[in-house]
Amino acid sequence: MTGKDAPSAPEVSEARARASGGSGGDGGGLRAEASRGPRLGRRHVLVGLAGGGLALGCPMGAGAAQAPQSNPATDAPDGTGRGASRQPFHGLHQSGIVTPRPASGLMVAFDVVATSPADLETLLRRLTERIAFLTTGGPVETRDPRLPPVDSGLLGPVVAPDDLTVTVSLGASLFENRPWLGGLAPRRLTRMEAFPNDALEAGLCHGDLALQFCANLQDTNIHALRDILKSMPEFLVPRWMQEGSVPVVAHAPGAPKESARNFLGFRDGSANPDAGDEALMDRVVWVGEGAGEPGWATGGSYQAVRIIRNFVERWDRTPLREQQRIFGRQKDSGAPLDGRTEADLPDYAADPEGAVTPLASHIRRANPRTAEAARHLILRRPFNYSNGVTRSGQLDQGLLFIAYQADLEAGFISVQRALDGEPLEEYIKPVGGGYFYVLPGVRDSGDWLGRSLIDAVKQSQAQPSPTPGSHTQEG
Ligand SMILES: C=CC1=C(C)c2cc3[nH]c(cc4nc(cc5[nH]c(cc1n2)c(C)c5CCC(=O)O)C(CCC(=O)O)=C4C)c(C)c3C=C
Ligand SMILES: [Fe+2]
Repeated sequence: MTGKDAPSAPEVSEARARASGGSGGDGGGLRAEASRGPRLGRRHVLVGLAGGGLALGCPMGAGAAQAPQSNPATDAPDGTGRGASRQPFHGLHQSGIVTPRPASGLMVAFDVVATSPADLETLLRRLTERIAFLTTGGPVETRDPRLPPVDSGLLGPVVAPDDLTVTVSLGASLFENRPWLGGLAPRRLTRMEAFPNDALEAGLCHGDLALQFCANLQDTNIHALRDILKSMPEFLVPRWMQEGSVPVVAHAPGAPKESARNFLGFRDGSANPDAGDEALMDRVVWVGEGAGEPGWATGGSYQAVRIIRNFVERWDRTPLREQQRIFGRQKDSGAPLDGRTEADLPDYAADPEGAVTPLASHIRRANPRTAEAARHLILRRPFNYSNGVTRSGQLDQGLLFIAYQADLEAGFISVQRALDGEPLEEYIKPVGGGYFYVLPGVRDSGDWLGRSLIDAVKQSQAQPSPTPGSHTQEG
């Protein structure tokens, strides 16, 4: 992982200077290319939205209950994604959340240099253009070799979409430091506070804006990041980033899909709510009208990001029985301790004292499967990371944990509180991350990311200024 402290004033002005036409800066050719762009067809490759539609988190019945056989958000990628396959860019919601999770992930948080609504609008419109092009693909413009090339060239002369998604979200600090955005912040968006087991590093936390890149190949994500940075250096200063990956697992036809393994060797994602179940996602993930949020935020989602280091050397010396009791699942199959297959649901009602599945196990604390627990469901979309070696000679590996929910407090924050003090803490250390609000989707080619927010800013500026103490909450 890489990060740094918040930008100093000279850094920010350097970012501005880069903007005003420094040698590498332009990207204008690429932007023009995107709008007139030779586009591949709008065929959208959507895989595996099958699923049992079983509501998770409800009180458990008798033993034979099963989770859905397939879950796009957490099934292991099967490696069939090709460079030419793409994910849709337009829709009510942004891609990259219920989208099938590909093998490579990259989370980058930025400080935003935007001092006026017009700056923010320009940034968001440019982001929209670039993401629309990058997720669609096409040839890059060539130009006079005395000039820097339009594109970094990492993907060659034709940019392949490679299932790329770029998901844009905003942090609380963006709203706090700009009076013209005051009153428009999503109601539950806060700065991430440390939990008891955390050892947060300042340079790996928070941010005004975050981008989650997902693609089949790592290079596709890096290419997209470099394109975006080159296209708007005056607005975006990277603050921290973390890459991650998911192991590709060949999928046998007809067999249930398997969840990918994390770096502790356990299948991760088995009990995730089914991302292919739209009604469930509307309840668990997406902010709907009437949720008490500003109107502009409808169609968005809260994103909780955590960089969680795993003490893998210690874990590898821990007996298998202990590992399984810590998670509450079997290591080989991913089945619950009272089950046979990964899709089986644990029957806690039949095990009130935790004789089979310890009450303190990770899965039982995270979701005790009571009626109340159904309120706290979250959609997890994690990636494994490996950052080399620490200064003290240990492997720096862990989980880039990313979760989506319609209500941050009822979702991630409540679940994390329930996990505080769990036995797994002996083996993990959260070191970074942040809370962000995912913007609503871009509906069509006339729309752009954050349009509803900027419209709300314009409306609030058109109103007579509020009397001291009063406070606008619309958007
Ligand atoms: C606050 C939310 C969670 C954090 C942080 C978290 C960290 C974390 N998890 C694993 C590994 C596994 N987690 C599993 C299940 C699971 N985890 C959470 C939440 C957080 N995990 C939930 C809600 C659940 C589902 C519980 C259920 O409904 O039964 C599992 C089991 C398989 C699965 O369902 O995914 C594993 C394994 C690690 C390694 C980790 C931090 C490093
Ligand atoms: Fe977990």
